Amino acid sequence: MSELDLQAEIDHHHRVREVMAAMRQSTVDRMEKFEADFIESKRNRFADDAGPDHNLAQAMAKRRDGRLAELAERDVPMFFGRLWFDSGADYHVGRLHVADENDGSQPLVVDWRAPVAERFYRASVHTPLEVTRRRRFGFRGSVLTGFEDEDLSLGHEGGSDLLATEIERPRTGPMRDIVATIQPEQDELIRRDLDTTLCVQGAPGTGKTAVGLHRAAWLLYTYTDRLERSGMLVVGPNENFLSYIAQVLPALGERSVWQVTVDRLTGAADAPGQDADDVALLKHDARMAEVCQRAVWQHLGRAEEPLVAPYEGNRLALGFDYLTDAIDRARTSARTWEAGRKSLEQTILHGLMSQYESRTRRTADGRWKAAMKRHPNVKQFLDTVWPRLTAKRVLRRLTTNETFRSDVCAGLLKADEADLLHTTNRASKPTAADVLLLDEIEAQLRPLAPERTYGHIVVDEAQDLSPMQCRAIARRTANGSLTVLGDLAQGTTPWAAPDWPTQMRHLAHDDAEHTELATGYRVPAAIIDLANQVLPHLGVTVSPARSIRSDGALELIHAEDIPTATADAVQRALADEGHVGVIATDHVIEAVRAIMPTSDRVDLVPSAIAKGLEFDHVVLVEPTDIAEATSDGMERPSIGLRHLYVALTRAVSSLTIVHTRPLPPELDPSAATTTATAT
Ligand SMILES: Nc1ncnc2c1ncn2[C@@H]1O[C@H](COP(=O)(O)OP(=O)(O)OP(=O)(O)O)[C@@H](O)[C@H]1O
Repeated sequence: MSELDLQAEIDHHHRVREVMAAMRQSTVDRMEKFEADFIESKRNRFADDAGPDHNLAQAMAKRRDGRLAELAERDVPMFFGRLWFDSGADYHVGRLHVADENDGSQPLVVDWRAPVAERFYRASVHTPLEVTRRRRFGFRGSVLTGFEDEDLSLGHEGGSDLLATEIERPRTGPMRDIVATIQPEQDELIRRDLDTTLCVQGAPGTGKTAVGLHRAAWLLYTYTDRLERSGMLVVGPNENFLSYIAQVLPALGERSVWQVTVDRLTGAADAPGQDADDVALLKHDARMAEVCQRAVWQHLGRAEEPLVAPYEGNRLALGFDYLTDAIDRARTSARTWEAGRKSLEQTILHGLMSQYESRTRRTADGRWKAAMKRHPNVKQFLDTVWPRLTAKRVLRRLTTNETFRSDVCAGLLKADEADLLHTTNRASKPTAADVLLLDEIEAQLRPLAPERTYGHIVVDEAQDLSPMQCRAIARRTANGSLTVLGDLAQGTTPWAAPDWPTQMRHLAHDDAEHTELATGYRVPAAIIDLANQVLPHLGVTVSPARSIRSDGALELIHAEDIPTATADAVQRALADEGHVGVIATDHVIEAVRAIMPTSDRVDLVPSAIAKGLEFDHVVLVEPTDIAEATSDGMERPSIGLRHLYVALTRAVSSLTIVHTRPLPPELDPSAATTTATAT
């Protein structure tokens, strides 16, 4: 790296900053001009002028605001890489496209999502993709301090120190983007086209969440028109996790994505009622989809007698066979209950109209049709055979009417299972699982409104979704695609997925491309080796993580006094940089809370919600309690062990295990191939 080259890059960075400032100013100018025009246009408008102006104004204002905010936050490096091609062309690659409006020759920086930037991530000595040289920049804050080059044409591909630095940097806050260091296997997933549904199994720390979020950003850039209309959604496991990842997409310039838990998406988060464990388990079961379907269609009646509709002195009548056939045809062709009713109504009106026209030699016009629709006999027939339904009414009947329930559940649920659905109190409050059942029933009744569906949904920690939750998400994709990310070994709900093909079937995308990530970027080898011992006991077949990190420390402390030993371990960890996560059962967390060192670098995290998070230093307290805590007799004794596996895989630098009880037998530190210190 010559001084001259470095200075040239520093100068380029300054120039980019100046151009960015000019872009910001011109955006402000445009905004002011636009606002003035808008106020003027409102002043000149007649009261009954149509509204689109206003909508357009709002949309433009929103876009512009987003853009401004985006620019305002760019006090970060303007680019992170540079590529030279065989052709002689070269490009700087950064988070945002930057071009000098007065010099149209070449952009100063290309967006990392632009097609040309793909080669920054993919080119190698073996497949140089016409790239002769790749440069990666190092920054301190937003000051360019150096770069490293790989001369691909000379067969020189260096392991990147900058990548190692990025991966090993202390974690001091929420999750950050990885645009500068996306790896080839990750990039291939990020840039799959919009119509591809991906299902990514990956061991802890292999970058699944990072891949999902960068894929969302790439899709929004590449398919702007389609996705602006249809929308993009990210579904995560809990609010804690969502606030941890919340800043990644905005930092990539994408503010329009709704990031939400499945419970908030469906409305289950606000359900006031509470189910017993076995009831909830049943209500989340895949068979409930058919129960809900039957519960709706069980309301279908039969024609008992001809339909007679006197009208203006004419006796219009449809016979039993005609009606029976009309009902059958509406039933087989309709996708929803309401569509079926509409189709039956049409057939009836059509039959009555033919009679009317042939008898009177008059044409049945719109007024005639409207009158017939309101005809009491027609209405009564429809309301008897195909009544109007609400989801609430259907669910109430299912839970309170024993005869109806046993008809609906016959051959699907055992009698004692069906009994679990029984509610004695008609006014009992809906539970989270009831809200899912209502969602399922609603979908049988009528199609979801388009504004409630999305062109693409990224689903993280998808192994934890129940079949009924999967179906609720699937409905919201309409004809869109999914990116499904997860780790079967980290499945901790009572309904966690047994395998991915089954889960993808519930998500209505068994055409998904399945792939597995195994290179771990978070957890050092010493720690992942220990966690991997638990893996064979988790009842799933997945590949263990291979850490690319050889650093890291593992310490075991056998102590009599858990709170004191924990506080000491935290105190020692605080001597280093970064955040400390104390992971334990709720009970233990409460026991240690009072004597924890006060620092905003310490988080107390119940093991049940540690999923997806990471800390520089993890102090894991009483692992046997975690392993036992959720073995709740729900025929999945491995759930507690899975919580333990999750807890063991949160550390970026060091893991300290504090225990007084013997360690779980599945965790044998002496067998771990560690460079760790065990005390
Ligand atoms: N290419 C990369 N460059 C730098 N850091 C990376 C890269 N890929 C992943 N990481 C980092 O590794 C850590 C783990 O990534 P992430 O949380 O996406 O993994 P995960 O597979 O979702 O893990 P888990 O299953 O435990 O939730 C994060 O800090 C992430 O930023």
